[in-house]
Amino acid sequence: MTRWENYLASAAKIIGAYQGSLPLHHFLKAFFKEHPYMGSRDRRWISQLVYHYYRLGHWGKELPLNERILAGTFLCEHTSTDLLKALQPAWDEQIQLPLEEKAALLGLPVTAERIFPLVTELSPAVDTEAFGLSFLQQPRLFIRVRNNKLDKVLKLLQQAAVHYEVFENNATIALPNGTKIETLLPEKSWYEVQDASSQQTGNLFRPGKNEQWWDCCAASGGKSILLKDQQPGVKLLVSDVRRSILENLQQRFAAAGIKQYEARVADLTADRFPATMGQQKFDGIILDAPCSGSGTWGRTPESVSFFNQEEILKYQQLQKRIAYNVIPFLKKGGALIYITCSVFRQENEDVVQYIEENSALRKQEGGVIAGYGQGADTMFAVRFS
Ligand SMILES: C[S@@+](CC[C@H](N)C(=O)[O-])C[C@H]1O[C@@H](n2cnc3c(N)ncnc32)[C@H](O)[C@@H]1O
Repeated sequence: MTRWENYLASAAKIIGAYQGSLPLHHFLKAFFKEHPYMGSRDRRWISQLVYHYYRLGHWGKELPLNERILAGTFLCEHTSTDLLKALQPAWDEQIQLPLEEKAALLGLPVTAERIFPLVTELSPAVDTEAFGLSFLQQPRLFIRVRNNKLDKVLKLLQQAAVHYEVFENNATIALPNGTKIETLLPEKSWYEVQDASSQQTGNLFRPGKNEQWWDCCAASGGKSILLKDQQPGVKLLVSDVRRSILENLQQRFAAAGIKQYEARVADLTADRFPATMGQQKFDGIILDAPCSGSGTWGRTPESVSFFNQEEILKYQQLQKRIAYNVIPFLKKGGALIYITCSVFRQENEDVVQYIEENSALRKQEGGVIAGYGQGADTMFAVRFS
């Protein structure tokens, strides 16, 4: 067997064994640990083959596995690769063709629906075709520059000859995926790693000085840091059902130089939860809800193959329950920011409708934040008052 045939065989073995129960990158790590003779170059080629395969979603299920794996590389790559040159030279010669012509060569149309069959579940504002086809491209890495350190950050990126794009807001920077950002930018307080669409949700926060805010599903605090950067004087309560993630938050806050806040473990669906809150009321509540994460699947493309559609409704029920339980803690005239990283209508517009039907809150602004055009996640964020 040639080196390239070995790579293809290893990719096929991984795909055959992977059942989706843990993230693909963990599975690959474990696989390579069991095969220590594979060097870093081998690991890179094999991982790339596997990822390209999962980027196809449900496309090409009728093809033999090896052909589908190679088709993944053909459709996702735009410049010649040594592997394709060795195993499918006719395709490699056509690697720069537009997608429709590549599809014609493969004899199978490449459409959003073939990649992502759940198109009928999408929020109406999501451009089905653009979203579905975006899976063929690896998303970019984004950072948010803090503390007016843009010049310093750009200088270091230029020194390292990293290709970057600065967005109009002079805070969001797009970088190639895989950029070793922690090594390039050793001063942690200068930036946060945060997807461009996630950064954009902050446009809805607009906290007033000394207001009381609650980030009720805070996880490791991405939205909270965004909020504090807008208004350092905000009195902040962060909570999450997972104690371990709040420990991460505490470390992240310390690195970001944020000291003034209160952290609490809270299950917002528990019957006893309201009593634990006492008389507290907030000017703003950020509800960044647990969700399918479907707007981020470009980063975990294996999810398209393994997601069970019935999960959408389960997430919706959880989102409704959490919203119902936290809304009473909003002051009159306060703002509720409902956020998901989902593209599904049931988790987005349907929950907005539920909130309006079950409270005095009304949607003021917001909706889908489409990231697929710029190599970012797609999110949904609405401000209610
Ligand atoms: C989408 S994540 C939040 C991301 C975070 N806001 C950020 O910007 O990094 C949703 C969070 O909701 C939490 N969660 C899930 N069920 C919950 C519940 N019943 N009560 C409280 N938090 C819950 C999860 O642990 C998870 O950390």
